[in-house]
Amino acid sequence: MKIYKSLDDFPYIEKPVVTIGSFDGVHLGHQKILKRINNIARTIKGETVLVSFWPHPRMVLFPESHGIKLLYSFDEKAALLESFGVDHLLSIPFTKEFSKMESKDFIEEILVNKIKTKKLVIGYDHRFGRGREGSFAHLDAEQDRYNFDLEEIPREDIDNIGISSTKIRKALESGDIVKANEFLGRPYNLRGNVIEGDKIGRTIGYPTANIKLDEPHKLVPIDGAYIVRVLIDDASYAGMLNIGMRPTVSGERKNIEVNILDFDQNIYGKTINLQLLAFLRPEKKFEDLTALKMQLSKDRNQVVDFFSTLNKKSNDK
Ligand SMILES: Cc1cc2nc3c(=O)[nH]c(=O)nc-3n(C[C@H](O)[C@H](O)[C@H](O)COP(=O)(O)O)c2cc1C
Ligand SMILES: Nc1ncnc2c1ncn2[C@@H]1O[C@H](COP(=O)(O)OP(=O)(O)O)[C@@H](O)[C@H]1O
Repeated sequence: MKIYKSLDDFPYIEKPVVTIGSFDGVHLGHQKILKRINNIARTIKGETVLVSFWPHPRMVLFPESHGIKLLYSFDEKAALLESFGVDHLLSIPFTKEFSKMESKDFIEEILVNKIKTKKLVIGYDHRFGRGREGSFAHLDAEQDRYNFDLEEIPREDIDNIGISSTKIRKALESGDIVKANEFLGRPYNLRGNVIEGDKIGRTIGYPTANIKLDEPHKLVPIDGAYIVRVLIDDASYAGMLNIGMRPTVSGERKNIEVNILDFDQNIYGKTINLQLLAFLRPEKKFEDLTALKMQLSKDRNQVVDFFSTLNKKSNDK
């Protein structure tokens, strides 16, 4: 997949099959659209183009509301889009100025003159241009003038599967990891660098790698303990993650930390990826470190049980 971070860089493509949108999540609903553009491109021997915006429009338009929480960083999203067959990702720098562009100018200047769109596929509810004024109806009306084919993904196709990035965000914010993962079609993940913490973990037999997230706007799920798969370089481990204020030991700032099972290496400075698989329990304040340690041993047993069931299931297949 080729990535263009400016309109000027976008090359001439003979038969561009285009869709537009933020695609944060690259969830099962998005995947339907991506499959459709892939099919069309295969049929007409064209190439798929996704027109997207960065930063996320809501981050630029409503910065005072602390912006939006993203499901994926730009790089994560790009990697996912590539895996779903997008050939060209045009990521238009989204500014306040750009947001004022009228929808007819967007169609004419970008879709028609710049990209030379042959086929455009969009969801029935997609909106674009100043104040979200542009819609399928606008595009439909312009179709003859500009000579591109338009295809709408109908309401039923989108509503029936009942998936949206907003629903995924809400599921994560309420600890419903299973539902979020089902909608995404893969486990939700947190990626970042291992930084130094307070070095208490190792004194109670549970060292925890503290993570600084790659994407500062990343949505962090509700506080609590989680079962995770930890990916370090090319290896994968079982782990237990804690998100929260650690009321037992300090309680000053939110931490993301993971104890990796059957692991004993120094990984400070490494980038690691955590795939969230299940919610274990809410965070609690314990009497003392001994009580916390007892709870961690119970949590660990649950992680072990979870992975042995998972392995059994995959062996039975
Ligand atoms: C799976 C897991 C669950 C945790 N749950 C809690 C909790 O409920 N309450 C709490 O105060 N701390 C909890 N902790 C964090 C510990 O309080 C402690 O901060 C940590 O293990 C050591 O931090 P350090 O890396 O800064 O040394 C948990 C840690 C892990 C790995
Ligand atoms: N099983 C393990 N799980 C997590 N980190 C481990 C493990 N074994 C060794 N480590 C290393 O120990 C560090 C965590 O130890 P800890 O005492 O909690 O210190 P800190 O407070 O700096 O995170 C990790 O960053 C990692 O480099």
